[in-house]
Amino acid sequence: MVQPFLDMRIGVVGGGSWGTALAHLLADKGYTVDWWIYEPDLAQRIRETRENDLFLPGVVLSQRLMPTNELQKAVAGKDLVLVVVPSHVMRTVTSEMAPHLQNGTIIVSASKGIENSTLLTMSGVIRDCLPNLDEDRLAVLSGPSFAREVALGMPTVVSVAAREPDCAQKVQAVFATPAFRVYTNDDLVGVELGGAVKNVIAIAAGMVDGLGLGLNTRAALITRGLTEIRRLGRAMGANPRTFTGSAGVGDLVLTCTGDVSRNHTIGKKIGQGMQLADLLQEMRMVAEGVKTARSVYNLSLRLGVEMPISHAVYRILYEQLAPKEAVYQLMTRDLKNELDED
Ligand SMILES: NC(=O)c1ccc[n+]([C@@H]2O[C@H](COP(=O)([O-])OP(=O)(O)OC[C@H]3O[C@@H](n4cnc5c(N)ncnc54)[C@H](O)[C@@H]3O)[C@@H](O)[C@H]2O)c1
Ligand SMILES: O=P(O)(O)OC[C@H](O)CO
Repeated sequence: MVQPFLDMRIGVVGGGSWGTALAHLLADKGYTVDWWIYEPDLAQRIRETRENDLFLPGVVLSQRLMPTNELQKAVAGKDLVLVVVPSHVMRTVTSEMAPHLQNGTIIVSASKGIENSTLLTMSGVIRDCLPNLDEDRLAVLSGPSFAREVALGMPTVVSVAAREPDCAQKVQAVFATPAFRVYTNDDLVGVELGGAVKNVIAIAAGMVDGLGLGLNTRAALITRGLTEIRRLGRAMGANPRTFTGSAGVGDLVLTCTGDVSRNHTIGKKIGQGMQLADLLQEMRMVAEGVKTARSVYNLSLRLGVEMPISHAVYRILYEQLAPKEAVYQLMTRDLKNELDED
C-alpha cells in the first residue's frame, strides 16, 4: 500500500476508545502522533504502560504515540489533526484548539453526533469554532468501526468525506491500511448523518432485543430506520447513495446487531426495564444516541421530516413512553405504500 505522507505531522485529539484505536492505527502505520488526552493521570499512565486502561484496556499501544495533556502540543504546527471527542464536548475542545492551529491544517472529525443546542453536525460545530478554517481542509470519517476491532487489526471499510477531492484523497491515504479500507466521498452531511442517526436506531434495536422480540423485528427496524435516515438526509441536502455505503447501511447494520455497541446495550437495558438515569450514571463511555435522539427529534420537527422510530426513541428516553407501547404504536400507524415514501 502507498504511504506517501509518513513525514506528515499528525495530532489526535481524544483519548476515548475510538481516539485510542485511530491514534494507534496511525502510529502503527509509521506516523509519530502527538495525542491529547483529557484526563492528565491517564496520559501519564499511557506514557508509562502503553495501555489505555480506562477506554481500551488490553491493547498494547505503539511507542510512536506521544500522549499529552496539553492541547496545544497536539494541535500546533500540525499538517493534520484528527478530532475524536464526544459530540457534547466538541464545541469546548475545538474552541480551545483554535488559537493554536496553523493555517492549512487538515481537520478530520471522527465523532458521531448532532449538537443539542444548535442541531449542527460535528463539522458544523467545528466550522463555528474554527472561523479561520479553510472549508476545503475539513473532512469527516465514519463507517462500521468498533474501536477494539480496529485496534486489533480486524478488517473493515469506512468513508472519508470532504468537499475537496484532494483533501479526501489525502486523508484516505493517511488512514488506509490493509485492514482499514477507506473510501472517499464528497457528501459531508450524508456521512455525518449516517453516523449520528444510526446511534438512535441502534438504541431502538437494543430495545427490541431487551423486550425479547425476534430477528424479524430487528430486520424490520433496520429497514425502516434506514428510511428515516435517508429522509432526513434528503431534507438536509445529502446524496441518497451515501446511505447505501459504509457510513449508512454499513454502520447501521453493525450497531443494530453488534452486542458490543454502547447504544445497542443501553437500549437493551431500557427494554429490560432499567432507567436511563441509572444507566448513564454507571457509564464512563459515551452512548451518543441518547443525546442525538433529542437533536434528531427537534431536527425532524423543524424540517417536517417523518421519523416515527426516532420519535419513539426520544419519547421512551425523555417522556416515559413504555417501549412495548412504542412498538404497538409504530406497528399500528396508517398503512402505506412502501414506494410512495422516497
Ligand atoms: N468507540 C467506538 O467504537 C467508536 C467508533 C466510531 C466512532 N465513535 C465516536 O467517537 C467519539 C468519541 O467516542 P469514544 O468512543 O472514543 O469515547 P469513549 O466513550 O470511549 O470515552 C469518552 C471520552 O470522552 C472524554 N471526555 C469526557 N469528558 C470530557 C471533557 N469534558 N472534555 C473532553 N473530553 C472529555 C474522555 O476523556 C474519553 O476520551 C463519539 O462521537 C463516538 O460516537 C466511537
Ligand atoms: O458502541 P457504539 O454504539 O458507540 O458504536 C460505535 C461505532 O459508532 C460503530 O461504528
